Parts: sequence; C-alpha cells; structure tokens
Amino acid sequence: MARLGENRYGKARVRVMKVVRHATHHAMKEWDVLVLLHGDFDSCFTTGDNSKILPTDTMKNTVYYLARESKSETLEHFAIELAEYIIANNPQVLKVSTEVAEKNWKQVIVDGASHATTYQLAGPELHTTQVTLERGSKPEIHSGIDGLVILKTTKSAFTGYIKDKLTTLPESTDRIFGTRATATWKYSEPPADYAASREAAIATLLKVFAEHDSLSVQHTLFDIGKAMLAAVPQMESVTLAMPNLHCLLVDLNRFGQDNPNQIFVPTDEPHGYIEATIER
Ligand SMILES: O=c1[nH]c(=O)c2[nH]c(=O)[nH]c2[nH]1
Repeated sequence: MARLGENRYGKARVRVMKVVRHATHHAMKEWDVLVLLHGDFDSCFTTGDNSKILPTDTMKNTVYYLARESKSETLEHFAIELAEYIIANNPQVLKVSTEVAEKNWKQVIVDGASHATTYQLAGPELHTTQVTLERGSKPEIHSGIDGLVILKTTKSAFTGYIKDKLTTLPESTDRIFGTRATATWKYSEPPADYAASREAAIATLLKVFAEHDSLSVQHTLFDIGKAMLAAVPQMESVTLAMPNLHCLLVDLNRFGQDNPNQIFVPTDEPHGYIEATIER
C-alpha cells in the first residue's frame, strides 16, 4: 500500500521591493522570497482535508505585510523574522524554511557621486540566505552568493590528468579560468553583522580566485573555501560550486597566423562542474 512520505508546501518566487524614503536618499531592496512549511499536513494530501492548510496565498501576503512592518536591514534578519512569524502564528507548523535572494542594485554614479534615488544592477549575482526554524529550536542560518561571474586570464593550469584512448584535451599551463560561482555558508552562531560577514566572505573569494596559482578548478575551490573559513570566524562550513566555463583556444594555423594565447571562443555548454563543501 502506498503511504505519504516527507512533504512540504509553500510559496515560491514572492517578489517584493522595499523603498525606505529617507530625507536625503532612498534605500531600495529587491527580494525574491520562498516560504516552505513542514508540519501536520497528511490529511490534506490523503483525504483532501484543508483544515490545517494555511493557503500559500496568505504566505505571499505575509511577506508583503512583514516587509512593511519590518525594520530588518539584512536579508538574513528578514528571513529569520518571517520564519518566526509563521511559527508563532501557526500551531500546525513544525518547521519552516525561508529563503531570500537579493538583487545587486547599487546607486548610479552621476558626476562622480552616488545618486540618491537612482539604481543600476551591478551584476547578475544574487545575495542569498536560507533559514530553517524548527518549533522550539534556534534558527539554522545559511548565507551565500549565487551566480558570481568571474574570469582570470592567467595563473590557471590543468596538466597531469588521466590520458586514455578518448582523451582529446591538450594539457595547459596557462589557460583562461572562467566560472559562475555559487557559495553557501552555514553559520555556527550569528555574526555581529551579517552584511559585513558577507562582504568579507565575497572579498576573500575574489582575492583568492585572483591570486591563486591554480592547478585545477578543484584546487582553487578548496583554497577559496579554506580562506573564507579563516575570514569569517562564525562560518562553520562553506559549499562552493564552480562550473568551468571553458574558453577554447582558436586554431589560427589555418589562416597562417599564430595564436599565442590571445584568441578564444568563450563557451558555457557543456561545462565542467566542480562542487565541494569545506568544513572546519
Ligand atoms: O580544472 C579542471 N578540472 C577538471 O576536472 C577538468 N576536466 C577537464 O576536462 N578540464 C578540467 N579542468
């Protein structure tokens, strides 16, 4: 006989923008919110009894309501606030997961100064957080960055790998290393300042990526993770995913030209995919 296993439900892609209108400038944030509930919902699945169901439409409205009420300055604080509100107001909920992804809006520079009320998307990357709150427990908090596109034009090699009858990849001691990095780190305890910790984590990722004498994506990924753990004391572990967005050297011999590592075809499919969690 079939039985109901693990289940959860909620609202995804709740997009909300908040503008705080200070006298001298506006503070604007754009968030994409996910709420997922775990609890006593079996009868809804098995018999169609909706009596314990908080509609996902109400979850969406809760996001707007709390965004208006909230004094949270960071996406982490907002995700915690949302999780706590749902637990406090819904006895049928045993565990709630909230996720917030923030777009990278920055004030535009006009005549050398930040414009008070005009913004520009600084990059495709998202700042992210995931909060899991079980009734009666402390929240578990992750922060991260998703889709950070970076590339270096030297200090990247890949040699010494297995060669067999299907190998076509030439060894390289100086290749291009491009990636769209995603990092998610878990806090063992809340840092004093989530935004400052995020800044330190991202600055460390960028510094190590730039300076590393890379023998492979795997090699660089591990050194980035180690440095991030050193930079943020409350970081318990970090999971990094770094696709290898290959840039292929063009064979210019056909045109009687040399190609001293100058002309490439950037590709993103297929790409290598490297992921690891680095722990203390
Ligand atoms: O850094 C790399 N790691 C690999 O595992 C790999 N495999 C590959 O074809 N190129 C690369 N580059």
